[in-house]
Amino acid sequence: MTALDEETVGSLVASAPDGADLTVPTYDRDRLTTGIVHLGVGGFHRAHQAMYLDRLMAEGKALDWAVCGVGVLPGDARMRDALAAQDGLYTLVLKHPDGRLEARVIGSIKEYLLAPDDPEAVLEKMASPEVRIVSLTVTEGGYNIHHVTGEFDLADPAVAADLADGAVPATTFGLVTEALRRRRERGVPPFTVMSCDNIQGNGEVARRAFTTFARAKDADLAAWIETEVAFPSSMVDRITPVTTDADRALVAERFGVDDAWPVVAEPFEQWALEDTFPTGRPPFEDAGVQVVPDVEPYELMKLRLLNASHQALCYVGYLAGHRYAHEVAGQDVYARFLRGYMDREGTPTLEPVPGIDLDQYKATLIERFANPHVADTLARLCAESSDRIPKWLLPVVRHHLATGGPIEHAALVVASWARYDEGTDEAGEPIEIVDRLADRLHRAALAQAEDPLAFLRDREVFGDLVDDERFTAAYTAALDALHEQGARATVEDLVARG
Ligand SMILES: NC(=O)c1ccc[n+]([C@@H]2O[C@H](COP(=O)([O-])OP(=O)(O)OC[C@H]3O[C@@H](n4cnc5c(N)ncnc54)[C@H](O)[C@@H]3O)[C@@H](O)[C@H]2O)c1
Ligand SMILES: O=P(O)(O)OC[C@@H](O)[C@@H](O)[C@H](O)[C@H](O)CO
Repeated sequence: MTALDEETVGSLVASAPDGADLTVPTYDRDRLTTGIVHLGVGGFHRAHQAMYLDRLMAEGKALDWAVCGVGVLPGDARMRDALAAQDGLYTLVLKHPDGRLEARVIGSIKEYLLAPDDPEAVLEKMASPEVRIVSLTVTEGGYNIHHVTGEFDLADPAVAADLADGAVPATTFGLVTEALRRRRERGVPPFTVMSCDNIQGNGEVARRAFTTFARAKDADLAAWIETEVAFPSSMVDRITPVTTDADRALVAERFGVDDAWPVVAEPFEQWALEDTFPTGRPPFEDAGVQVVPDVEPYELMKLRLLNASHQALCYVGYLAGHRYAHEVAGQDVYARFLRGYMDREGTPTLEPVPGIDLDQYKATLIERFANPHVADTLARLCAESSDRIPKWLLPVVRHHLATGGPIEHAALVVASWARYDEGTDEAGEPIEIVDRLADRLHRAALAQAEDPLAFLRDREVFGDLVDDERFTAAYTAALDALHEQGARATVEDLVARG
């Protein structure tokens, strides 16, 4: 087994076990210059954007668009250490449905900085003229948008600390805004802010977040950001589970690479990107990115079909004793439930999506979820639900409540979340609720023994949904059924009703 770094990478293919499908960067990484600062280098960025850049670099393109990764949170020290020891290199392993493994060492991340270690270094990197894009995968919650008001939450303690006079920036907003201030002061054109998070209108959401923060800090600067900074929207897609020790062992055994933090993903990839980059961008279209004038139809399709379906399968599956997405999606009854949600409730809220056959897209989704080798955990899909359900599923519900359309599948999804947050599965096993609102959601879920609508009464999460009698009737019926007969039978009944 060979350690992974700049010295060894050239010899990895020769020393890999026979038959290993492994490729490594053959471009000269010393020639790369940093053009992108990426905040939130986790699994997804490394399986997606960094992979597209690596693909371009392998063709001799985008050599001035290498990535400087930035960790904003102290917990990113693990990524700092893993990447530092490997000169930014890591292995991306694609797991095909037939069990085939395809590995590529990715070389596009040239540098990594941890903001809590050295905020000044991060600010100067973002302020440097060679950087023309600051991209983000900081999760849905990372934009600090209040669920109900839809406004940037200036009262958030970390944000309030960054707004104080003389504060050393610590949040995404403080760092990006201060870097933009320095560029403006130095006469350097601003970078483009490219959100790659699963949020509808992610460019607009980012614009709102950064300009609201800037307005509270410095009104002139905010006006400059509003007119000068571009915030393209994007739809990004590749199921990327959390890396496990088994994945590390697999990379060692099957490819002979000792990688501290490889990333595994499904083979499917998609990226639709709005073409608004006043200070330039890599030729992403040459790597298979759909560079389009309007991303919204693609975003809605993905969030309301793929991501909302993830929520549709994760709670019922977990309650029924499953722990992986494929165990659920691979069963006919759950696959029919997902397809029922997609066909009756998700799809009617969508506009036509250029170049996409939705029937084919939905069939492919079920196949992707059912890929057993990807081993995506239900725990990953159940996490931070209070950031996901309101953004992905509730817009579908509200559409149908306003137009008299069907809501039964979505009501069952919300009820299954409420049942999940009671904190035990149907076999009595404890559930660890991972959510920034975990305590309050758990308390509300327990209170539904006396008040079936207790969970839905949280207006910060659900807005006025609790006031809609059609929704509450479907929701309480689903919740009763989940309590009385369990998740699988409840899903079976809904599927049987057609
Ligand atoms: N994993 C996937 O399948 C997938 C697919 C498409 C899109 N995405 C998008 O990428 C995001 C990240 O997914 P991932 O799989 O890389 O997760 P991850 O947990 O591997 O990485 C998340 C990164 O975001 C950072 N982060 C979290 N909250 C933050 C905050 N408040 N401020 C600054 N940084 C913060 C973390 O420190 C970490 O670096 C998702 O939330 C989603 O929007 C993920
Ligand atoms: O990562 P999140 O929080 O946006 O959502 C969980 C999953 O639905 C998501 O990661 C999907 O796997 C992904 O969006 C597929 O492209």
